[in-house]
Amino acid sequence: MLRWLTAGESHGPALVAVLEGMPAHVQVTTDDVAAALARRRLGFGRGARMKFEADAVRLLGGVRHGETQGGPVAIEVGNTEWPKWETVMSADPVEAAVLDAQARNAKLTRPRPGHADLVGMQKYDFDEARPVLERASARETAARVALGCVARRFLEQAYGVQILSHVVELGSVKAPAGVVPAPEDLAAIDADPVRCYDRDTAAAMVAEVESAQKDGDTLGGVVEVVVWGLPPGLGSHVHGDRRLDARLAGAMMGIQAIKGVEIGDGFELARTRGSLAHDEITSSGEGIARVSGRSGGTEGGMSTGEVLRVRAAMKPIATIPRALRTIDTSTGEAAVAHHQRSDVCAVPAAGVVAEAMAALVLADAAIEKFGGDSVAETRRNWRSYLDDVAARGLALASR
Ligand SMILES: Cc1cc2nc3c(=O)[nH]c(=O)nc-3n(C[C@H](O)[C@H](O)[C@H](O)COP(=O)(O)O)c2cc1C
Ligand SMILES: C=C(O[C@@H]1CC(C(=O)O)=C[C@@H](OP(=O)(O)O)[C@H]1O)C(=O)O
Repeated sequence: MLRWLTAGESHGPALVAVLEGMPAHVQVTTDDVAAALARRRLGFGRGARMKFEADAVRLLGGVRHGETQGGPVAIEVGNTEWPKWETVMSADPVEAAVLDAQARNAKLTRPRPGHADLVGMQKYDFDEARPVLERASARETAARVALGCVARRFLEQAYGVQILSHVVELGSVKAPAGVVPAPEDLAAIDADPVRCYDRDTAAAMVAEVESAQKDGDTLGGVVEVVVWGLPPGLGSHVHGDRRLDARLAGAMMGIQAIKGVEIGDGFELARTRGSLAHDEITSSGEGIARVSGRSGGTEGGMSTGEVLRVRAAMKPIATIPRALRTIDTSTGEAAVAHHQRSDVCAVPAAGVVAEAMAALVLADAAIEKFGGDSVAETRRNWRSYLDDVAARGLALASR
């Protein structure tokens, strides 16, 4: 079983992440994690903070000489913004006079519609939104991407599984349907300002972001995670909470601002007759194959061994320059929501976060099925399972 946890505030000294259950001998370095975090910072439409803040990575535990040791992996991602926030975010009590001058005056009492501000104040007994937004902020996704990097390295090295994501919708602009990028396309996708695979659509998406920015507005969109090289049989049909599709959906919905998840052609299938909705099965000398990929690589809550596709819909950023109506909770009077700076659009970054969450869920499901305390042991178990499936005449042509 793989377990993970993150801690830390958006403007605190650092985020900390722990991953427990990773087999020994996964090759991973500080540079690998830093490179994964750099991908999350990409994307046209992100705000000022992305330009001046760097992610300061330290592997604090579980990795020695570039390899996991089998124990919990602990990663620190330092917030280089911290010096500016030392008083406001101090863990220790701060003298009232200092606070008066610096923080009390800046109480956030005009909660933003669409952010966690108001409900968090109600639930956690705060009279302002600062303590709520600090943890609701998607700064936390840096910690998840750091952990996802380890999970991804494990999937690659143990089983040759490869993961990518691309932006398929941004605001009202949609990429052509049915185009599924291959692993070797990832570099080109990362090089694109909106991480869209289709060149013409990408240009329209950039224009959409520029137009929203000009209007003092924000945008959401849809990302698709694509996974190559999975075996049939991760997850299970026997109980709802063991279903791979349910676990992937939960992980995607756990990302800030994600409001919808689709596996394969999900919602479109609901509008299609059964005779056209499913992936017919054929057999040749090479093995078994499905003639289409509408299911998105799961049937009965298990991976089919075909390409896995998961889509996540992100709502528009809630901190809007042309701020929405709210109330001032200190007076009860009508007001406009607070706004200092924010992303116009973070959909490309959400794709990188979605990859990380998919990597964690898939690594967990693979370790559950194949076990093994080292990369070599889990790989042997994977191969012997696939050999057995083949011996029973049920091998996929693609393996
Ligand atoms: C990568 C990423 C960046 C984000 N950047 C911002 C931002 O700059 N401003 C903002 O208001 N919300 C931003 N969000 C969304 C908020 O974190 C999110 O809307 C908030 O936590 C409320 O939670 P909910 O949307 O799940 O209801 C971002 C989300 C992600 C995934
Ligand atoms: C810092 C990151 O994202 C932040 C997520 C976020 C939010 O409300 O979710 C709000 C912004 O932070 P601030 O309010 O300090 O400008 C983003 O910059 C990051 O992704 O590293």
